[in-house]
Amino acid sequence: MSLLDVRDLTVTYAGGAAAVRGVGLRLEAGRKLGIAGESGCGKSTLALALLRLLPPGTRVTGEILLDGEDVLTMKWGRVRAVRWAGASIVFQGAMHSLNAVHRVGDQIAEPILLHGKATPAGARRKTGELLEQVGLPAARAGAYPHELSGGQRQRVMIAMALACDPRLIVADEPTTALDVMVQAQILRLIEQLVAEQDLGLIMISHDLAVLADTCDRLAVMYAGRVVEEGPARQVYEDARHPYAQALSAAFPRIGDPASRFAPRGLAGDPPDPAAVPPGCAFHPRCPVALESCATQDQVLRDAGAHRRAACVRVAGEPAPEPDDFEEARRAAP
Ligand SMILES: Nc1ncnc2c1ncn2[C@@H]1O[C@H](COP(=O)(O)OP(=O)(O)OP(=O)(O)O)[C@@H](O)[C@H]1O
Repeated sequence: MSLLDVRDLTVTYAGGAAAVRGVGLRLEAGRKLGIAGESGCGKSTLALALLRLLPPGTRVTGEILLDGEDVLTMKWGRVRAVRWAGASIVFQGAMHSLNAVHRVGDQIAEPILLHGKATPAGARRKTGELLEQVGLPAARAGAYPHELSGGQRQRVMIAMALACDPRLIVADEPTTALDVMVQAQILRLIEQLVAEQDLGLIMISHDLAVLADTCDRLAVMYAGRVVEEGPARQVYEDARHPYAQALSAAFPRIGDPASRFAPRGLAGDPPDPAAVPPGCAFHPRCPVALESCATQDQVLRDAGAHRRAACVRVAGEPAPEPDDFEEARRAAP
């Protein structure tokens, strides 16, 4: 059984159109899945749906199986128990996520106490341990958010996410607001914690290069759908879907200094969920679209080598579910 198994997930905001449309994803413990796409493609909506954090009135259909239990059909009491202890989320911009008037130690201890995981003295001890685990002195528990640097605040957010020993961490643009050096430190910290604690990680970013460097697998979203999914490095270096190719070309290649000077952008913007073009949603921006792309919707197809892509140029069989890449990996001699 997978740690996380998302099936045919569709999210429609109240009075709006579907921001996530029929997404299927799978994640095993100890593995890292990156979700990429331009602004507005539905990445954050997907992340919020995983923890039932969407605003009231939002319609969500499909299944989100966390350790086999469907988050979407849980009673609220169970949802509250699962948040922090089953899965927790790290948002971008820690300054806005932390409460400015409370010491960071108290904020880390709060979910521990709320979940009855320790006595106040035990929670204080655990808070110190968590701070040290994320590379901060335990004494920083007494600091207020404004007394910490951006990188230190993001470390506090990670400590908070780990407070109740979750099995899954969802990190939504965890390093976007940080400078490059601090970003690299935070990414290495996340990688180290995932490996040490056998966590599952979903990392969301518009930056394909960062995800390719950090994650095992990569899903590229466009207009609320996954348009390509597969082993991270292969998707980044040799994408099959024209959108994933364009997104990848927009970032400098790791280890290829020449590409730093020739990143290629993608003209236009992703569609508003209320005005998704018919056929393949990407066709108006696609440099290799065929006439049929304007009318024929594309489903994810098996693109070989444990990859799926939703493009008319990919000839494989329809593959709505991610393939058992992990099983294949485990079975390999
Ligand atoms: N609370 C909301 N009510 C209505 N529409 C929303 C709401 N939140 C997001 N949307 C819409 O849903 C779509 C997907 O937004 P979402 O934030 O999930 O995308 P994203 O890929 O995470 O973008 P970003 O990187 O900018 O956060 C957008 O068109 C957005 O305007």
